[in-house]
Amino acid sequence: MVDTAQPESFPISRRDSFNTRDTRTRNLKPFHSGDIKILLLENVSAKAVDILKKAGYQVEFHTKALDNATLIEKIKDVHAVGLSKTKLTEEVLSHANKLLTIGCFCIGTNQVDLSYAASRGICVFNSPFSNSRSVAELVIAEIILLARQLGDRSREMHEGVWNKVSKACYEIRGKTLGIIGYGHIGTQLGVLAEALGMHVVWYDILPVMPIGMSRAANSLEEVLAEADFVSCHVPETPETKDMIGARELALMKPNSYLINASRGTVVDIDALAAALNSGHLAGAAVDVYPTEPLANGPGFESPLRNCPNTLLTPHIGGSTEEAQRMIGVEVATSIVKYIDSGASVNAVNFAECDLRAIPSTDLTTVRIVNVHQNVPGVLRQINNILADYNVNKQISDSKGDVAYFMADVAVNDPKEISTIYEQVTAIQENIITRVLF
Ligand SMILES: NC(=O)c1ccc[n+]([C@@H]2O[C@H](COP(=O)([O-])OP(=O)(O)OC[C@H]3O[C@@H](n4cnc5c(N)ncnc54)[C@H](O)[C@@H]3O)[C@@H](O)[C@H]2O)c1
Ligand SMILES: O=C(O)CC[C@@H](O)C(=O)O
Repeated sequence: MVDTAQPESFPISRRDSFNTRDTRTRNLKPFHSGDIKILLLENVSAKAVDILKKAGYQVEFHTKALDNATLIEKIKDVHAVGLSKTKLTEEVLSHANKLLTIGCFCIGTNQVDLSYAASRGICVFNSPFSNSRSVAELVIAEIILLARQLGDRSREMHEGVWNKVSKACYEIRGKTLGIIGYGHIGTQLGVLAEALGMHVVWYDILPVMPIGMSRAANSLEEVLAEADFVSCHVPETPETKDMIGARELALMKPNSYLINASRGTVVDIDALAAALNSGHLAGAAVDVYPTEPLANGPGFESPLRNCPNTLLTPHIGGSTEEAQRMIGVEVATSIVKYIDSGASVNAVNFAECDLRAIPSTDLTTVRIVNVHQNVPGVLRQINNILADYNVNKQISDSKGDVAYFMADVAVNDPKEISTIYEQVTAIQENIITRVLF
Protein backbone atom coordinates (compact mmCIF):
# COMPACT_ATOMS: atom_id res chain seq x y z
CA MET A 1 0.00 0.00 0.00
CA VAL A 2 1.36 3.45 -0.86
CA ASP A 3 2.21 5.54 2.17
CA THR A 4 1.64 9.24 1.75
CA ALA A 5 1.45 10.08 5.45
CA GLN A 6 5.04 11.10 6.00
CA PRO A 7 5.11 14.89 5.72
CA GLU A 8 7.07 16.31 2.81
CA SER A 9 9.90 17.63 5.00
CA PHE A 10 10.90 14.00 5.63
CA PRO A 11 13.45 12.50 5.27
CA ILE A 12 16.27 14.57 6.66
CA SER A 13 19.78 13.28 6.78
CA ARG A 14 21.71 15.59 9.06
CA ARG A 15 22.39 14.47 12.60
CA ASP A 16 21.96 18.06 13.87
CA SER A 17 18.31 17.81 12.89
CA PHE A 18 17.64 15.53 15.85
CA ASN A 19 15.34 17.55 18.06
CA THR A 20 16.82 18.21 21.50
CA ARG A 21 14.57 20.97 22.91
CA ASP A 22 13.64 19.11 26.08
CA THR A 23 16.45 18.87 28.62
CA ARG A 24 15.47 15.41 29.95
CA THR A 25 13.73 13.57 27.14
CA ARG A 26 13.80 14.11 23.41
CA ASN A 27 10.74 15.62 21.74
CA LEU A 28 10.36 13.49 18.67
CA LYS A 29 9.46 15.01 15.32
CA PRO A 30 10.05 13.75 11.85
CA PHE A 31 9.04 16.90 10.05
CA HIS A 32 8.89 20.64 10.19
CA SER A 33 5.87 21.20 12.42
CA GLY A 34 4.56 23.82 10.03
CA ASP A 35 3.96 21.10 7.45
CA ILE A 36 1.30 19.53 9.64
CA LYS A 37 -2.18 20.74 8.73
CA ILE A 38 -5.13 20.44 11.08
CA LEU A 39 -8.76 21.01 10.07
CA LEU A 40 -11.02 21.89 13.00
CA LEU A 41 -14.78 21.90 12.46
CA GLU A 42 -17.84 22.81 14.52
CA ASN A 43 -16.33 25.39 16.83
CA VAL A 44 -14.19 23.12 18.98
CA SER A 45 -12.78 24.70 22.13
CA ALA A 46 -10.23 27.53 21.89
CA LYS A 47 -8.07 25.45 24.24
CA ALA A 48 -7.67 22.86 21.49
CA VAL A 49 -6.69 25.53 18.97
CA ASP A 50 -4.04 26.84 21.42
CA ILE A 51 -2.55 23.38 22.02
CA LEU A 52 -2.38 22.53 18.32
CA LYS A 53 -0.89 25.91 17.40
CA LYS A 54 1.67 25.65 20.20
CA ALA A 55 2.70 22.30 18.70
CA GLY A 56 3.60 24.35 15.62
CA TYR A 57 0.89 23.04 13.31
CA GLN A 58 -1.12 24.99 10.73
CA VAL A 59 -4.67 25.13 12.09
CA GLU A 60 -7.74 25.84 9.92
CA PHE A 61 -10.66 26.57 12.24
CA HIS A 62 -14.35 26.55 11.28
CA THR A 63 -17.19 27.46 13.62
CA LYS A 64 -19.63 25.28 11.65
CA ALA A 65 -19.70 21.96 9.84
CA LEU A 66 -18.67 21.96 6.17
CA ASP A 67 -20.89 20.71 3.37
CA ASN A 68 -19.83 17.31 2.04
CA ALA A 69 -18.19 18.59 -1.16
CA THR A 70 -16.07 21.16 0.72
CA LEU A 71 -15.19 18.59 3.39
CA ILE A 72 -14.00 16.14 0.72
CA GLU A 73 -11.87 18.84 -0.89
CA LYS A 74 -10.29 19.92 2.41
CA ILE A 75 -9.72 16.44 3.83
CA LYS A 76 -7.43 15.58 0.91
CA ASP A 77 -4.67 17.75 2.26
CA VAL A 78 -4.76 17.55 6.08
CA HIS A 79 -3.04 15.36 8.66
CA ALA A 80 -5.75 15.63 11.33
CA VAL A 81 -9.44 16.53 11.51
CA GLY A 82 -11.27 17.64 14.65
CA LEU A 83 -15.08 17.50 14.79
CA SER A 84 -18.08 16.65 16.91
CA LYS A 85 -21.05 15.64 14.74
CA THR A 86 -19.69 15.77 11.17
CA LYS A 87 -20.04 12.38 9.51
CA LEU A 88 -16.76 10.93 8.26
CA THR A 89 -18.05 8.11 6.09
CA GLU A 90 -15.95 5.71 4.03
CA GLU A 91 -16.74 7.89 1.01
CA VAL A 92 -15.37 11.03 2.67
CA LEU A 93 -12.36 9.25 4.21
CA SER A 94 -11.44 7.61 0.92
CA HIS A 95 -10.33 11.09 -0.24
CA ALA A 96 -7.99 11.59 2.74
CA ASN A 97 -4.48 11.17 1.33
CA LYS A 98 -2.47 12.34 4.31
CA LEU A 99 -4.79 11.88 7.25
CA LEU A 100 -3.10 10.39 10.33
CA THR A 101 -5.67 11.01 13.00
CA ILE A 102 -9.24 12.15 13.74
CA GLY A 103 -10.20 13.85 16.99
CA CYS A 104 -13.86 13.50 18.03
CA PHE A 105 -14.30 16.44 20.41
CA CYS A 106 -17.10 14.57 22.21
CA ILE A 107 -17.90 11.15 23.68
CA GLY A 108 -19.77 9.53 20.80
CA THR A 109 -17.73 8.25 17.84
CA ASN A 110 -20.61 6.82 15.80
CA GLN A 111 -20.23 9.69 13.29
CA VAL A 112 -16.91 8.23 12.06
CA ASP A 113 -16.53 4.97 10.13
CA LEU A 114 -14.09 3.62 12.71
CA SER A 115 -13.17 0.35 11.03
CA TYR A 116 -12.61 1.95 7.62
CA ALA A 117 -10.48 4.63 9.31
CA ALA A 118 -8.40 1.90 11.02
CA SER A 119 -8.00 0.05 7.71
CA ARG A 120 -6.49 3.25 6.29
CA GLY A 121 -4.18 3.63 9.31
CA ILE A 122 -6.13 6.60 10.70
CA CYS A 123 -6.18 6.64 14.48
CA VAL A 124 -9.38 8.05 16.08
CA PHE A 125 -9.48 9.70 19.52
CA ASN A 126 -12.38 10.97 21.61
CA SER A 127 -12.90 12.30 25.11
CA PRO A 128 -14.59 9.45 26.95
CA PHE A 129 -15.93 11.25 30.00
CA SER A 130 -15.16 14.99 29.97
CA ASN A 131 -18.82 15.94 29.46
CA SER A 132 -20.45 13.14 31.50
CA ARG A 133 -21.14 15.39 34.48
CA SER A 134 -22.71 18.07 32.27
CA VAL A 135 -25.14 15.53 30.78
CA ALA A 136 -26.01 14.12 34.20
CA GLU A 137 -26.74 17.62 35.56
CA LEU A 138 -28.97 18.43 32.58
CA VAL A 139 -30.95 15.23 33.15
CA ILE A 140 -31.40 16.04 36.85
CA ALA A 141 -32.75 19.45 35.87
CA GLU A 142 -35.11 17.81 33.39
CA ILE A 143 -36.44 15.33 35.96
CA ILE A 144 -37.50 18.25 38.18
CA LEU A 145 -38.81 20.32 35.25
CA LEU A 146 -40.94 17.39 34.03
CA ALA A 147 -42.27 16.57 37.48
CA ARG A 148 -43.43 20.18 37.86
CA GLN A 149 -44.52 20.69 34.20
CA LEU A 150 -42.20 23.69 34.09
CA GLY A 151 -41.74 23.63 30.32
CA ASP A 152 -45.46 24.13 29.75
CA ARG A 153 -45.85 26.70 32.55
CA SER A 154 -42.94 28.77 31.22
CA ARG A 155 -44.26 28.65 27.64
CA GLU A 156 -47.73 29.72 28.83
CA MET A 157 -46.28 32.67 30.73
CA HIS A 158 -44.30 33.76 27.64
CA GLU A 159 -47.60 33.60 25.77
CA GLY A 160 -49.20 35.81 28.45
CA VAL A 161 -51.19 33.00 30.15
CA TRP A 162 -51.27 32.72 33.98
CA ASN A 163 -52.04 29.06 34.78
CA LYS A 164 -51.38 28.23 38.46
CA VAL A 165 -51.88 24.45 38.88
CA SER A 166 -50.66 21.76 41.24
CA LYS A 167 -52.57 18.82 39.73
CA ALA A 168 -50.14 16.11 38.52
CA CYS A 169 -47.14 18.12 39.74
CA TYR A 170 -44.86 16.19 42.08
CA GLU A 171 -41.74 16.24 44.19
CA ILE A 172 -39.05 13.87 42.95
CA ARG A 173 -38.11 12.73 46.47
CA GLY A 174 -39.02 9.05 46.91
CA LYS A 175 -39.63 8.48 43.19
CA THR A 176 -37.77 5.82 41.21
CA LEU A 177 -35.30 6.69 38.46
CA GLY A 178 -34.59 3.92 35.94
CA ILE A 179 -31.27 4.28 34.11
CA ILE A 180 -30.69 2.37 30.85
CA GLY A 181 -26.92 2.13 30.34
CA TYR A 182 -24.99 2.47 33.60
CA GLY A 183 -21.72 3.87 32.24
CA HIS A 184 -19.95 7.19 32.80
CA ILE A 185 -23.13 9.28 32.55
CA GLY A 186 -25.53 6.72 34.04
CA THR A 187 -23.43 6.34 37.20
CA GLN A 188 -23.01 10.12 37.68
CA LEU A 189 -26.75 10.55 37.23
CA GLY A 190 -27.49 7.82 39.77
CA VAL A 191 -25.32 9.51 42.42
CA LEU A 192 -26.99 12.90 41.87
CA ALA A 193 -30.49 11.39 41.88
CA GLU A 194 -29.91 9.58 45.17
CA ALA A 195 -28.65 12.82 46.71
CA LEU A 196 -32.08 14.27 45.86
CA GLY A 197 -33.87 11.37 47.57
CA MET A 198 -34.67 9.23 44.54
CA HIS A 199 -34.42 5.43 44.35
CA VAL A 200 -32.23 4.27 41.48
CA VAL A 201 -32.60 1.06 39.47
CA TRP A 202 -30.55 0.44 36.34
CA TYR A 203 -30.02 -1.96 33.46
CA ASP A 204 -26.75 -2.55 31.62
CA ILE A 205 -25.49 -5.39 29.43
CA LEU A 206 -22.25 -5.42 31.45
CA PRO A 207 -21.97 -6.51 35.08
CA VAL A 208 -21.19 -3.09 36.60
CA MET A 209 -20.75 -2.36 40.31
CA PRO A 210 -23.82 -0.52 41.68
CA ILE A 211 -22.91 2.85 43.20
CA GLY A 212 -24.54 4.09 46.42
CA MET A 213 -27.87 2.40 47.13
CA SER A 214 -28.65 1.81 43.45
CA ARG A 215 -29.78 -1.61 42.29
CA ALA A 216 -29.14 -3.55 39.09
CA ALA A 217 -32.25 -4.86 37.34
CA ASN A 218 -32.22 -8.18 35.52
CA SER A 219 -33.78 -6.80 32.36
CA LEU A 220 -34.78 -3.67 30.52
CA GLU A 221 -38.41 -4.65 31.07
CA GLU A 222 -37.92 -4.70 34.85
CA VAL A 223 -36.67 -1.10 34.78
CA LEU A 224 -39.52 0.04 32.52
CA ALA A 225 -42.11 -1.53 34.83
CA GLU A 226 -40.67 -0.03 38.03
CA ALA A 227 -39.44 3.45 37.20
CA ASP A 228 -41.28 6.75 37.44
CA PHE A 229 -38.57 8.32 35.26
CA VAL A 230 -36.63 6.34 32.63
CA SER A 231 -33.41 7.90 31.31
CA CYS A 232 -31.42 6.42 28.40
CA HIS A 233 -27.59 6.49 28.45
CA VAL A 234 -26.54 3.81 25.99
CA PRO A 235 -24.30 4.32 22.94
CA GLU A 236 -25.58 4.12 19.36
CA THR A 237 -25.13 0.49 18.31
CA PRO A 238 -27.21 -1.90 16.19
CA GLU A 239 -28.58 -3.35 19.46
CA THR A 240 -29.71 0.03 20.85
CA LYS A 241 -31.51 1.14 17.66
CA ASP A 242 -35.18 1.75 18.58
CA MET A 243 -34.45 0.14 21.95
CA ILE A 244 -37.38 2.19 23.28
CA GLY A 245 -40.24 1.65 20.82
CA ALA A 246 -44.02 1.23 21.12
CA ARG A 247 -43.70 -2.07 23.04
CA GLU A 248 -41.27 -0.65 25.61
CA LEU A 249 -43.27 2.58 26.02
CA ALA A 250 -46.38 0.48 26.72
CA LEU A 251 -44.43 -1.37 29.42
CA MET A 252 -43.64 1.92 31.20
CA LYS A 253 -45.86 2.86 34.15
CA PRO A 254 -48.85 5.10 33.28
CA ASN A 255 -47.94 8.75 33.92
CA SER A 256 -44.20 8.06 33.95
CA TYR A 257 -41.61 10.12 32.08
CA LEU A 258 -38.97 9.31 29.45
CA ILE A 259 -35.66 11.15 29.01
CA ASN A 260 -33.26 10.61 26.12
CA ALA A 261 -29.91 12.43 26.03
CA SER A 262 -27.99 9.53 24.46
CA ARG A 263 -28.49 9.17 20.71
CA GLY A 264 -31.53 9.89 18.52
CA THR A 265 -31.65 6.35 17.16
CA VAL A 266 -32.30 4.86 20.62
CA VAL A 267 -35.94 6.02 20.87
CA ASP A 268 -38.65 5.59 18.23
CA ILE A 269 -39.79 9.21 18.02
CA ASP A 270 -43.19 8.50 16.42
CA ALA A 271 -44.01 5.95 19.12
CA LEU A 272 -42.92 8.42 21.82
CA ALA A 273 -45.12 11.18 20.35
CA ALA A 274 -48.07 8.75 20.34
CA ALA A 275 -47.45 7.77 23.99
CA LEU A 276 -47.33 11.46 25.01
CA ASN A 277 -50.37 12.50 23.00
CA SER A 278 -52.43 9.58 24.33
CA GLY A 279 -51.57 10.58 27.91
CA HIS A 280 -49.88 7.24 28.71
CA LEU A 281 -46.66 9.14 29.47
CA ALA A 282 -46.82 12.27 31.61
CA GLY A 283 -43.88 13.89 29.84
CA ALA A 284 -40.56 13.53 28.08
CA ALA A 285 -37.26 15.32 27.65
CA VAL A 286 -35.34 14.79 24.43
CA ASP A 287 -31.90 16.19 23.58
CA VAL A 288 -30.97 14.02 20.58
CA TYR A 289 -32.77 13.19 17.33
CA PRO A 290 -32.53 10.64 14.50
CA THR A 291 -31.38 13.43 12.19
CA GLU A 292 -30.02 16.69 13.52
CA PRO A 293 -29.42 20.00 11.73
CA LEU A 294 -25.73 20.73 11.06
CA ALA A 295 -26.10 24.44 11.83
CA ASN A 296 -28.10 26.62 14.22
CA GLY A 297 -31.22 28.32 12.85
CA PRO A 298 -34.93 27.85 12.21
CA GLY A 299 -36.56 24.88 10.48
CA PHE A 300 -36.36 22.14 13.14
CA GLU A 301 -39.13 19.61 12.57
CA SER A 302 -40.15 16.73 14.83
CA PRO A 303 -43.36 14.83 15.72
CA LEU A 304 -42.51 15.83 19.32
CA ARG A 305 -43.10 19.54 18.69
CA ASN A 306 -46.20 20.58 20.65
CA CYS A 307 -46.47 17.29 22.58
CA PRO A 308 -47.64 17.98 26.17
CA ASN A 309 -45.02 18.46 28.92
CA THR A 310 -42.22 17.73 26.47
CA LEU A 311 -38.84 19.42 26.81
CA LEU A 312 -36.88 19.60 23.57
CA THR A 313 -33.25 20.72 23.59
CA PRO A 314 -30.81 20.99 20.66
CA HIS A 315 -28.23 18.34 21.64
CA ILE A 316 -26.76 20.44 24.45
CA GLY A 317 -26.18 17.69 27.03
CA GLY A 318 -22.42 18.19 26.94
CA SER A 319 -22.51 21.87 26.03
CA THR A 320 -20.97 23.59 29.02
CA GLU A 321 -17.85 25.73 29.22
CA GLU A 322 -16.28 23.21 31.61
CA ALA A 323 -16.93 20.18 29.43
CA GLN A 324 -15.86 21.84 26.18
CA ARG A 325 -12.63 23.09 27.76
CA MET A 326 -11.76 19.63 29.16
CA ILE A 327 -12.64 17.93 25.87
CA GLY A 328 -10.52 20.45 23.96
CA VAL A 329 -7.46 19.79 26.11
CA GLU A 330 -7.87 16.01 26.15
CA VAL A 331 -8.46 15.45 22.43
CA ALA A 332 -5.92 18.04 21.20
CA THR A 333 -3.28 16.52 23.51
CA SER A 334 -4.01 13.03 22.14
CA ILE A 335 -3.63 14.37 18.58
CA VAL A 336 -0.28 16.02 19.34
CA LYS A 337 1.07 12.96 21.15
CA TYR A 338 0.05 10.70 18.28
CA ILE A 339 1.50 12.90 15.54
CA ASP A 340 4.70 13.80 17.37
CA SER A 341 5.51 10.61 19.28
CA GLY A 342 3.23 7.86 17.94
CA ALA A 343 1.39 7.29 21.27
CA SER A 344 -2.05 5.82 20.56
CA VAL A 345 -3.21 5.68 24.20
CA ASN A 346 -6.99 6.42 24.38
CA ALA A 347 -7.51 5.57 20.70
CA VAL A 348 -10.96 4.12 20.02
CA ASN A 349 -10.22 2.17 16.83
CA PHE A 350 -6.53 1.28 17.29
CA ALA A 351 -4.59 -0.84 19.72
CA GLU A 352 -3.31 1.47 22.46
CA CYS A 353 0.51 1.62 22.46
CA ASP A 354 3.18 3.91 23.85
CA LEU A 355 6.91 3.72 24.51
CA ARG A 356 8.74 5.53 27.27
CA ALA A 357 10.44 8.70 26.11
CA ILE A 358 13.94 8.73 24.65
CA PRO A 359 16.46 10.48 26.97
CA SER A 360 17.76 13.80 25.67
CA THR A 361 21.32 12.50 25.88
CA ASP A 362 20.51 9.78 23.35
CA LEU A 363 20.96 11.40 19.94
CA THR A 364 21.08 8.24 17.86
CA THR A 365 17.73 6.59 18.55
CA VAL A 366 14.81 6.99 16.14
CA ARG A 367 11.26 5.77 16.57
CA ILE A 368 9.66 3.58 13.90
CA VAL A 369 5.86 3.80 13.94
CA ASN A 370 4.02 1.39 11.70
CA VAL A 371 0.40 0.46 11.04
CA HIS A 372 -0.04 -2.80 9.15
CA GLN A 373 -2.58 -5.44 8.27
CA ASN A 374 -2.90 -7.89 11.14
CA VAL A 375 -1.76 -11.05 9.34
CA PRO A 376 1.01 -13.54 10.15
CA GLY A 377 4.57 -12.73 9.16
CA VAL A 378 4.59 -8.92 9.21
CA LEU A 379 6.46 -8.58 12.51
CA ARG A 380 9.06 -11.02 11.22
CA GLN A 381 9.57 -8.84 8.13
CA ILE A 382 9.88 -5.67 10.20
CA ASN A 383 12.29 -7.27 12.64
CA ASN A 384 14.39 -8.63 9.76
CA ILE A 385 14.80 -5.04 8.60
CA LEU A 386 15.74 -3.95 12.12
CA ALA A 387 17.96 -6.99 12.77
CA ASP A 388 21.23 -5.13 12.22
CA TYR A 389 20.32 -2.31 14.57
CA ASN A 390 20.15 -2.08 18.32
CA VAL A 391 16.41 -2.09 19.08
CA ASN A 392 16.17 -0.38 22.48
CA LYS A 393 12.50 -1.18 22.94
CA GLN A 394 9.48 -2.14 20.91
CA ILE A 395 5.77 -2.77 21.33
CA SER A 396 3.09 -4.24 19.11
CA ASP A 397 -0.60 -4.79 19.57
CA SER A 398 -3.60 -5.29 17.33
CA LYS A 399 -7.28 -4.51 17.19
CA GLY A 400 -9.30 -6.46 14.64
CA ASP A 401 -7.65 -6.47 11.23
CA VAL A 402 -5.15 -3.74 12.00
CA ALA A 403 -1.93 -3.93 14.03
CA TYR A 404 0.18 -1.14 15.46
CA PHE A 405 3.95 -1.38 15.99
CA MET A 406 6.45 1.00 17.59
CA ALA A 407 10.20 0.48 18.02
CA ASP A 408 13.02 2.71 19.22
CA VAL A 409 16.06 1.89 17.15
CA ALA A 410 19.63 3.20 17.47
CA VAL A 411 21.04 4.19 14.08
CA ASN A 412 24.72 4.75 13.39
CA ASP A 413 24.25 7.23 10.61
CA PRO A 414 21.18 9.44 10.06
CA LYS A 415 21.18 8.33 6.41
CA GLU A 416 19.97 4.97 7.67
CA ILE A 417 16.66 6.58 8.70
CA SER A 418 15.58 6.82 5.06
CA THR A 419 16.66 3.25 4.40
CA ILE A 420 14.62 1.87 7.30
CA TYR A 421 11.64 4.00 6.29
CA GLU A 422 11.74 2.82 2.70
CA GLN A 423 12.19 -0.84 3.61
CA VAL A 424 9.32 -0.92 6.14
CA THR A 425 7.07 1.03 3.77
CA ALA A 426 7.76 -1.56 1.07
CA ILE A 427 6.29 -4.41 3.13
CA GLN A 428 3.16 -5.50 1.30
CA GLU A 429 0.95 -5.36 4.39
CA ASN A 430 2.18 -1.86 5.31
CA ILE A 431 -0.59 0.69 5.78
CA ILE A 432 1.33 3.67 7.18
CA THR A 433 4.92 3.98 8.33
CA ARG A 434 6.46 7.00 10.01
CA VAL A 435 9.93 7.54 11.42
CA LEU A 436 10.11 10.01 14.29
CA PHE A 437 13.40 11.45 15.50
N1 LIG B 1 -26.57 14.57 24.76
C1 LIG B 1 -25.27 14.76 24.75
O1 LIG B 1 -24.79 15.87 24.53
C2 LIG B 1 -24.37 13.61 25.03
C3 LIG B 1 -23.15 13.86 25.66
C4 LIG B 1 -22.32 12.79 25.93
C5 LIG B 1 -22.69 11.51 25.56
N2 LIG B 1 -23.86 11.30 24.92
C6 LIG B 1 -24.28 9.94 24.54
O2 LIG B 1 -24.46 9.20 25.72
C7 LIG B 1 -23.96 7.89 25.50
C8 LIG B 1 -23.55 7.28 26.83
O3 LIG B 1 -22.42 7.97 27.31
P1 LIG B 1 -21.49 7.35 28.46
O4 LIG B 1 -20.33 8.23 28.56
O5 LIG B 1 -22.27 7.09 29.66
O6 LIG B 1 -21.06 5.99 27.75
P2 LIG B 1 -20.44 4.73 28.47
O7 LIG B 1 -19.82 3.93 27.37
O8 LIG B 1 -19.63 5.12 29.63
O9 LIG B 1 -21.73 3.95 29.01
C9 LIG B 1 -22.66 3.34 28.17
C10 LIG B 1 -23.19 2.13 28.91
O10 LIG B 1 -24.22 1.56 28.13
C11 LIG B 1 -24.10 0.15 28.22
N3 LIG B 1 -24.79 -0.49 27.11
C12 LIG B 1 -24.36 -0.62 25.83
N4 LIG B 1 -25.30 -1.26 25.11
C13 LIG B 1 -26.32 -1.53 25.93
C14 LIG B 1 -27.57 -2.17 25.77
N5 LIG B 1 -27.95 -2.67 24.58
N6 LIG B 1 -28.38 -2.28 26.84
C15 LIG B 1 -28.01 -1.78 28.06
N7 LIG B 1 -26.83 -1.16 28.28
C16 LIG B 1 -26.00 -1.03 27.23
C17 LIG B 1 -22.62 -0.10 28.26
O11 LIG B 1 -22.31 -1.38 28.78
C18 LIG B 1 -22.13 1.04 29.12
O12 LIG B 1 -22.05 0.69 30.48
C19 LIG B 1 -22.81 8.09 24.53
O13 LIG B 1 -22.55 6.95 23.76
C20 LIG B 1 -23.25 9.23 23.68
O14 LIG B 1 -23.89 8.69 22.56
C21 LIG B 1 -24.70 12.33 24.65
O1 LIG C 1 -21.58 18.42 21.84
C1 LIG C 1 -21.58 17.65 20.89
O2 LIG C 1 -21.52 18.02 19.73
C2 LIG C 1 -21.63 16.14 21.11
C3 LIG C 1 -21.94 15.82 22.54
C4 LIG C 1 -22.26 14.36 22.77
O3 LIG C 1 -23.23 13.88 21.94
C5 LIG C 1 -21.07 13.47 22.80
O4 LIG C 1 -21.09 12.42 22.15
O5 LIG C 1 -20.12 13.80 23.52
